[in-house]
Amino acid sequence: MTSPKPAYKRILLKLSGEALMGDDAFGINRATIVRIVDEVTEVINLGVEVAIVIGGGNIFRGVAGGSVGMDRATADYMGMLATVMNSLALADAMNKTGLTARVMSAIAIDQVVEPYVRPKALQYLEEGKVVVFAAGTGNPFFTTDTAAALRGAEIGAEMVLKATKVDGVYSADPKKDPNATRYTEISFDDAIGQNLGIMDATAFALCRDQKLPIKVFSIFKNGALKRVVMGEDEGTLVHA
Ligand SMILES: Nc1ncnc2c1ncn2[C@@H]1O[C@H](COP(=O)(O)OP(=O)(O)OP(=O)(O)O)[C@@H](O)[C@H]1O
Ligand SMILES: O=c1ccn([C@@H]2O[C@H](COP(=O)(O)O)[C@@H](O)[C@H]2O)c(=O)[nH]1
Repeated sequence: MTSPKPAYKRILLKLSGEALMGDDAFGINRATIVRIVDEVTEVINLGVEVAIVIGGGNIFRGVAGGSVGMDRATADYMGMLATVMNSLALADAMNKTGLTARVMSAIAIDQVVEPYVRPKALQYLEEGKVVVFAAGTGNPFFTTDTAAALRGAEIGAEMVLKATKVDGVYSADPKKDPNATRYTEISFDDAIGQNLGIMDATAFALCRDQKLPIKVFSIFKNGALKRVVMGEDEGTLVHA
């Protein structure tokens, strides 16, 4: 009997920066990052090519800096640098478990990480390496969700997998509204029209225009990443 095959050959995994905190108040929780790496290893072992964008909310968020009087663009560059730190930590944890990970930055910091060069990223993926895209889009006023949509489209990923703190897209923020109900699927237009805060509208619009579906699921649920990759019922599908 042949074993079931993954539903996707190449994915873009967006990891919530805040989820990296685990139960800590900020920063990177070691046990959490090790668990995430184990889950990624499972799907790599299925032959899936994995690129990752990681957020920076556990370290710095530009809007927060802007709201306390910092110049917004400067605060956003700090946020992008926070994602570089998370990317380095993630790649380090991956390399320690036997995976080969490469970090590529949208902002030039050549002594620290190599710059993002699309053909090189494609080459790494074809070689079975995990590519971690750091520094978001490289531009202020954007988010790492938009970076995930952008890089996902650029590398020809078949789906953006948003691994976050909630188990899908709800009718309202489930952390604020106990009556919010979860969708099993929703169209990009409805998600944008209802102003659902799970992702920003720029990310939704880019994925819609590029016909790149998104799956939103919980990073805290054991085995959820593999179930999504196997095409099983998990989280919420956002589609055209
Ligand atoms: N309609 C909604 N459905 C589900 N979650 C929602 C909704 N509206 C707001 N949220 C909130 O969106 C949050 C998304 O969290 P997530 O940490 O992935 O965001 P992020 O800004 O991409 O994170 P980070 O900056 O840490 O990477 C959830 O924690 C959830 O509480
Ligand atoms: O393309 C981008 C990506 C991110 N930023 C800034 O970084 C922080 C952290 O990213 P999250 O997506 O919120 O995790 C974000 O708040 C922005 O300040 C950016 O400017 N451009």
